Amino acid sequence: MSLQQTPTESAAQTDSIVEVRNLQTAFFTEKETVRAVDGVSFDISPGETVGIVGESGSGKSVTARSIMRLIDSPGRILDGSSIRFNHLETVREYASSFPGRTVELDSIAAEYDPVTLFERGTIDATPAAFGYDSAAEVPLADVVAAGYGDELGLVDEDDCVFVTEGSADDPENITDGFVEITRLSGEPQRLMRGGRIAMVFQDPLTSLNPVYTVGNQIKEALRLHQGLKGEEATQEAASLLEDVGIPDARRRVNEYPHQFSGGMRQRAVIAMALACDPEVLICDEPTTALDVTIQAQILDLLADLQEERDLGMMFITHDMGVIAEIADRVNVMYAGEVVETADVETLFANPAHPYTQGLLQSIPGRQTGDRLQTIEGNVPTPNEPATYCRFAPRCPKAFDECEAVHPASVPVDEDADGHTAACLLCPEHLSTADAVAEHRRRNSRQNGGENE
Ligand SMILES: Nc1ncnc2c1ncn2[C@@H]1O[C@H](COP(=O)(O)OP(=O)(O)OP(=O)(O)O)[C@@H](O)[C@H]1O
Ligand code: NI
Repeated sequence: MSLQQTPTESAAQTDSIVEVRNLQTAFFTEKETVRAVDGVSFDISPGETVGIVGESGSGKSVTARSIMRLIDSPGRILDGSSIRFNHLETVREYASSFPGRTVELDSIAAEYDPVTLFERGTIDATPAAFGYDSAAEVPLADVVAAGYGDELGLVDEDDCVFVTEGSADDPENITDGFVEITRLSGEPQRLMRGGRIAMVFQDPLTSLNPVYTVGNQIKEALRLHQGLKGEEATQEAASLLEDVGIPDARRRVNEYPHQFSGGMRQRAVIAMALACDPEVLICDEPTTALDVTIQAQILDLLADLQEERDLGMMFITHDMGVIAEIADRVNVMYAGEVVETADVETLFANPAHPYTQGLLQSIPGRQTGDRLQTIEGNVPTPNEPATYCRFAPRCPKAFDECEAVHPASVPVDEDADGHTAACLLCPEHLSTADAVAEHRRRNSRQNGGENE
């Protein structure tokens, strides 16, 4: 059996609402190319908090901004990347509002012959980049989602709604499909950002306009995304401020952002995000600027709101203590890559990647002695596709091959359930030599080697 992960069998078999696959976001500056996010894959499910943790510069915010489509020139999401919004209600609504941008995959399936396309190099990626062992296994949905359907003439550039079960002509009765976020533009994009996926930033002032009252800003969001106006919107704005724990909400709705404390401002921003009634909430270090007591209150608030609304949440932080408190699953990022993923208990009890081990040792109170350990050195800026382990120069466990072989994400041991690490020391049940051989085998396929 191969150790290859197969992340997407088919959208129908998962209950995740967001599926990030092989996301690559690069900035093409005059000086250099920064591969800020370099082949990242993970899922977010409703009611689940996915933590993203890593030191400064590891690519956490760029991952979030890619999902929100907030990457501007000179940055770009590269071909081969896919971010699926796998939410049936949205697919039905989009198929009915944007029939011209909706594709029924069955109707083009006859023209799709993956083996030939991969063999001819028409698709300039390997089956491994899609998470499959052989070309024949790669589904049409994955190929069009990742942007290869355009050159093949299978879909148009602005097609972004893909129906996998049911008829695009009968949106009410669609039973499966997805909206491909990397292909969105115009109105469908506007409805997605803010409407279906909302984001809370570190500094609440980036989201609040100083010249309007807090209430008016929430009402504007309500008008845009829920069509509420007048007295109804005023009532709803006050009730949202109450929901996020702002005392005396009915009076404070008429105040300006500068009349709010830092913690209250962040609560107001969360209320604004909720005004759009999103399915997914992305939080990028929402509590970093706040003092510890307020931070704990905001984390509690987010946890409560998530449960009430069954939100899928992605939570970015560089603080392992915050991760322990809020996350269900954790992705550890380093230099643009996810180097380890596991549920939160497993990650803390049994971290496999030396980088994760280092991050855990730098939590105050977790190590013996009173000197806080930190990992020496800084995160490198990834300029080239990785051909070695980007953590090796700082890794206490590095050996010769770490400088020569790029570690693939593999299960940490034989019966690891959803626990993977990108480290040549894994899978742990293999000898180091066998583990290295497995990583090499995967890389040769990734580089267009054998297709098996
Ligand atoms: N607009 C840009 N132009 C060029 N490089 C950029 C741009 N935005 C981000 N980067 C680079 O992308 C990399 C990842 O940045 P990112 O902001 O995602 O890090 P982060 O993990 O969120 O760090 P922090 O904890 O400091 O917020 C960094 O090397 C950064 O310099
Ligand atoms: Ni950041």
